[in-house]
Amino acid sequence: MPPTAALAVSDLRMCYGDLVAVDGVSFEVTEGEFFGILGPNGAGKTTTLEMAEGLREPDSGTVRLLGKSPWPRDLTLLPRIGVQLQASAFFEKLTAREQLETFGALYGVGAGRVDEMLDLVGLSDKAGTPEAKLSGGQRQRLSIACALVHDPDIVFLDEPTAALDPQARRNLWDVLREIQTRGKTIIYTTHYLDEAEVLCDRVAIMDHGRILAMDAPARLVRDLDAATHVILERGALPASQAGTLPGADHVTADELSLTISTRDPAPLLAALAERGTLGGLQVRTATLEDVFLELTGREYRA
Ligand SMILES: Nc1ncnc2c1ncn2[C@@H]1O[C@H](COP(=O)(O)OP(=O)(O)OP(=O)(O)O)[C@@H](O)[C@H]1O
Repeated sequence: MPPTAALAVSDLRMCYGDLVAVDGVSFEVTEGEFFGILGPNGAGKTTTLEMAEGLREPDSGTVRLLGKSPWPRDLTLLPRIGVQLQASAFFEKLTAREQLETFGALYGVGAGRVDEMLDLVGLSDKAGTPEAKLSGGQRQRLSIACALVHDPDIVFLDEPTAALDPQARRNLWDVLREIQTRGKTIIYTTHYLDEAEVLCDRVAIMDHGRILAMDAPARLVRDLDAATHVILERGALPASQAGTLPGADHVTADELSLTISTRDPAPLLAALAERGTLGGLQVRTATLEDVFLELTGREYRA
């Protein structure tokens, strides 16, 4: 049986006055998939997500969410979808537990579920802390717990890791992975390409309201067919010798390092190992940022 589409959007368009924010976007997300919508600020990610969730009516195009149209609002869909918005609206003065209990009560969810959610997002020890006293990362995790409290099938997260320090971002990655392990479909936006590369099954790269490429991150990078850079400490090998090694295409040097570009790293690395020059060696392969550069002709700036 073919996999079921949790979400299918077709030729979505949305303008704000003269500005075309979303310009003919189509994609499908399969049940259980972790799907990322990536792109720089203003690419149209949030607007796309809001139309997919049923929070915004498209100018044109269609959305099928769990087989139904989310606009006009379909009350039967609400228990099955969880939405975390960019700016979370919490109830003033309530503790983390009370926030969750309040959201849970809207869906008739019991206290046991609240404890489970606090545990899932690593906030059990902050249950009694007022929301105003949580750190940015903790607040983000609480808003994800609120989006999940009623056990939806699909979760929409709009830039859940924005404005977090690197450690808090990584903690949140573990939460997102755990959510996927529990069988949820995750559809999220981010402007961190490195993050999407490690988290997502598939990504859509957006720029100026359009999807430029869509696939598994590893496949997008592989199809780029870009050179691998092998970086050695300066002095490990004369540059003239490095250029004659098997697989070496091009050599550049600066004060600190010697970089050998190659499309065939295995023989190059074997030759370096034979010479005993592997100490301090780094290998840099292409990333989604290189894919973006190839697609747009400009460096990626979130
Ligand atoms: N309510 C609005 N009124 C007018 N213009 C808007 C509105 N919302 C978004 N825009 C514009 O539409 C374009 C797409 O915005 P959108 O928020 O969808 O992009 P984004 O990729 O999510 O960006 P970000 O990463 O900054 O959230 C931007 O140029 C933005 O300035």
